[in-house]
Amino acid sequence: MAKRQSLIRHCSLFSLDPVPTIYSRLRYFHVQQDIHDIDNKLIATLCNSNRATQPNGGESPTPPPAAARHTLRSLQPESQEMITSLDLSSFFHARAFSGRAFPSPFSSCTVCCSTGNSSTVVVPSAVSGLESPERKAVRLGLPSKGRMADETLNLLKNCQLSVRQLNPRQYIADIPQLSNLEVWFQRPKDIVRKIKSGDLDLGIVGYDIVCECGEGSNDLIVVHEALGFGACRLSIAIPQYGIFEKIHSLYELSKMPQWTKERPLRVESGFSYLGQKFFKERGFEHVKFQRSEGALEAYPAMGTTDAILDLVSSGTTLRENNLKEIEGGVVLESQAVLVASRRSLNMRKGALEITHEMLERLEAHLRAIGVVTVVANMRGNSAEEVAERVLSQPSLSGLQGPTISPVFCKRDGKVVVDFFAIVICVPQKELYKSVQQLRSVGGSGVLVSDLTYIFEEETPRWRRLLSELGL
Ligand SMILES: Nc1ncnc2c1ncn2[C@@H]1O[C@H](COP(=O)(O)OP(=O)(O)OP(=O)(O)O)[C@@H](O)[C@H]1O
Ligand SMILES: O=P(O)(O)OC[C@H]1O[C@H](OP(=O)(O)OP(=O)(O)O)[C@H](O)[C@@H]1O
Repeated sequence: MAKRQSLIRHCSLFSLDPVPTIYSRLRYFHVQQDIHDIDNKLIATLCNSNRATQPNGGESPTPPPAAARHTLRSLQPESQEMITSLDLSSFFHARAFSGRAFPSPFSSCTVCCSTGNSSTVVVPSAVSGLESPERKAVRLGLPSKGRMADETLNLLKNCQLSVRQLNPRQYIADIPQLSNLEVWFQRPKDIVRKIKSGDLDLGIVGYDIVCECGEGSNDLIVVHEALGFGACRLSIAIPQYGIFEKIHSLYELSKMPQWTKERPLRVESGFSYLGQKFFKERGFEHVKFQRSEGALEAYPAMGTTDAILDLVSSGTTLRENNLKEIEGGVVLESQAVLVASRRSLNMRKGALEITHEMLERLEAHLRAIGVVTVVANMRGNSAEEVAERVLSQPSLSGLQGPTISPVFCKRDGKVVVDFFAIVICVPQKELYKSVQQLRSVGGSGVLVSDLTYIFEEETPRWRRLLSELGL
């Protein structure tokens, strides 16, 4: 028991959850970082369960993946059963006292334990040295909390890809529309790290995080670069006062005599990879990065830094803290993107198909935002003659051109065509202008409705993706 407590304490150092008590019936931890500093021997000792068996070993076989997942979902409160992994298809149990050393470091790991007499550590098969069946499900990482979380879920919902989360405290969910897809809620930085390490295949995060945590990795492919939310820029800011009062550009900042080898420009940032690269590429000589994660705007006034490199959207936080951006100081423009692992798209069954469907739906939805359908009637002798009139107006050409159909009515017992119905899509911003132009060429009875999707023949991004994958 003491040892198990100790494991839990150990794991909780890395877990997203608060430290659980030993009395909790079940807690699972998604270990966020490498756990190579956990005492391997301790873990091995804790795997003291006659139920935790190597898959190829003899006695008491580990429950198969499907059963294990089922067990997790339908866990009885009084259950003393050992609970296995969240997704066993790519993991194996390490057997107690198997004599096998746990290789280290390993990039990620899921730990499950219960209050029964057993605890189990599940390690990625790739590092356990045991044979593993391929992970079957494709995994999509979504922000677990923070400013991107709600908008990500809303966007997916608007694409008819609603995420179904059975329990808000669970980090796993699914999208019923996309079979064979698991959704994992993670912090944005971890999403990118896990795509790189192969624990996730796809993710929705800010482009800033892709660039910072991706560190130029060739495995990361931005599949959709403009999901339409989370817009911000990564920008250098300096005080408005003191020695910086007359400094308005990066060039001027670099030429300030104050910065020397002994006393470099100190830049506080959570984006040290991008920041250092940026300053280096611009030949900035004496600069030193100091790493901080939040409330950076306070640091210059505290005197602990000269400049900051942080995300800016409205600019209010900078202004309120007497800081200013400078010309040439924007390191990156960012918004939410769909990112994927090149390896997964090439190798993992279903990953490319799921990506295609997501991309189609995202593009169709995003294309339809701000566009409305306008339907009007117009008197005329033929569809061609009406088309001539409609196309004479610059705002009435629609996506490809107007759809014009005859409106049949009965006069003196005969079916005649005096009117034609015109259907065009116009940007919402240009709606009023379009209605005026329609009227000027004889349009009447104008109906306007919102558009949900615009599907084109083939999405340009899909073609680009295939070519990037060499397909
Ligand atoms: N003004 C802004 N400030 C910070 N992030 C912004 C801003 N506007 C948009 N974003 C986007 O939101 C993301 C940050 O979201 P959030 O603050 O939830 O991240 P986080 O990783 O949870 O932060 P942390 O872990 O540091 O608390 C950024 O990576 C960026 O893409
Ligand atoms: O230009 P603005 O609209 O003012 O936004 C910029 C601020 O927003 C972010 O902070 P956040 O609110 O995420 O808190 P944090 O400092 O803890 O990251 C960012 O780090 C800036 O401080």
